Amino acid sequence: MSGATTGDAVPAGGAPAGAGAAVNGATPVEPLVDGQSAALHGPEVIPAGRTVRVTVPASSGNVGPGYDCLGLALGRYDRLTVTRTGSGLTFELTGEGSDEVPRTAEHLVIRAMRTAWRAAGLLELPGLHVVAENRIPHSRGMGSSASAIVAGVAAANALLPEELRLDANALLQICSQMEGHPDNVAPSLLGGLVISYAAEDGYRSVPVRVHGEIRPVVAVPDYEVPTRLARGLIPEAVPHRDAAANSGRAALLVHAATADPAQLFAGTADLLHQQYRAGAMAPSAALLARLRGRGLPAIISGAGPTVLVLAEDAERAALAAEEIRAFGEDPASSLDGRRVTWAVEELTVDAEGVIVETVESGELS
Ligand SMILES: Nc1ncnc2c1ncn2[C@@H]1O[C@H](COP(=O)(O)OP(=O)(O)OP(=O)(O)O)[C@@H](O)[C@H]1O
Ligand SMILES: N[C@@H](CCO)C(=O)O
Repeated sequence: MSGATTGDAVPAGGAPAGAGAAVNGATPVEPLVDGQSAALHGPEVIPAGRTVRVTVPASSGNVGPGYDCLGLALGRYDRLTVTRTGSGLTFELTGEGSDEVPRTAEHLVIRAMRTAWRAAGLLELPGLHVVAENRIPHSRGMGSSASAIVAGVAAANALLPEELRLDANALLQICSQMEGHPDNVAPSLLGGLVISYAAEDGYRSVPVRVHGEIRPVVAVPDYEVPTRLARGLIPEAVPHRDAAANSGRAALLVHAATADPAQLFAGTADLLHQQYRAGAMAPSAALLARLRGRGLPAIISGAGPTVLVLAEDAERAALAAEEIRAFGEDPASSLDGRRVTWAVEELTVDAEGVIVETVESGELS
């Protein structure tokens, strides 16, 4: 992550950031800085031909008991290359979701770029050519929207002249407000396992180092659950005893993930979200129950429906993959009368977060 001066956050569409402004129906905390502080600039501050490339990791929000506050960066990446052109918006989109997303200023990456530029005082969108190579599946619980927001905000910032760039804290606030919660954007920005919380004046995120033996295994089903829908299933209030028990598990999880993987099974138990969303992702809930029944530290990744096993080591990762493949043959692996298939993959934990490079002309490939 790079940056210099602080700016303010304004969401896509131009309204002040705040309650209800997030992409997936979440209610973000109020903006960190007011909307009047940045001096205004024209699009000419970004020279035509300037190109930046951004590589951004996927993320798993919640990580079990850390609803809206814990997130893990995963070694699967979207790559975005943006060139400032004379005028207009052009797109070359490949990979996940490329046929479904709009090729207009409504594209989430452009909305994120616009939001960052507004915060830096640049109100008019310059001409842009956008090349997006997407490997993070959409609406599966692997943080695709957060990665798109981080990619757009990071690209926009890197295109700015150095003296106008936003600092790391401003980037975190803008991305969290757009997404509505910080648990996905923070690991995509910072890498690793990230603990986030809402302070009175904005979000704070603290990355911690994940134990080297831990092997994340994802089971990505061939059906989607939009995060907005899944968030609508969370009750306004939960029993105090559930909140207390969940606090213990969340605290244990941080210890387990950083120092003592043997505690991962106990540390990944959740009482705040998975049970309420199970009806919207029955095959994933059944797989989760099967894996946990075998003593494997399985969770619903983000808002689902991907299932993630935080395997304690390589041997347990192989066992998890075997169990997931076997479940694919089980009658419980079905939805609306059809068999659900699962893409099983062992991933690394990404430790870097978003990487931004300036591309010299002639280097474009
Ligand atoms: N790379 C991208 N480019 C453009 N739009 C994207 C991109 N990635 C995601 N989106 C938008 O975000 C939507 C998916 O967001 P959603 O919050 O439902 O799921 P998710 O972020 O994949 O999962 P989760 O939040 O549970 O981890 C897509 O339908 C699309 O509109
Ligand atoms: N904390 C988020 C993660 C998915 O965006 C949720 O569970 O809704």
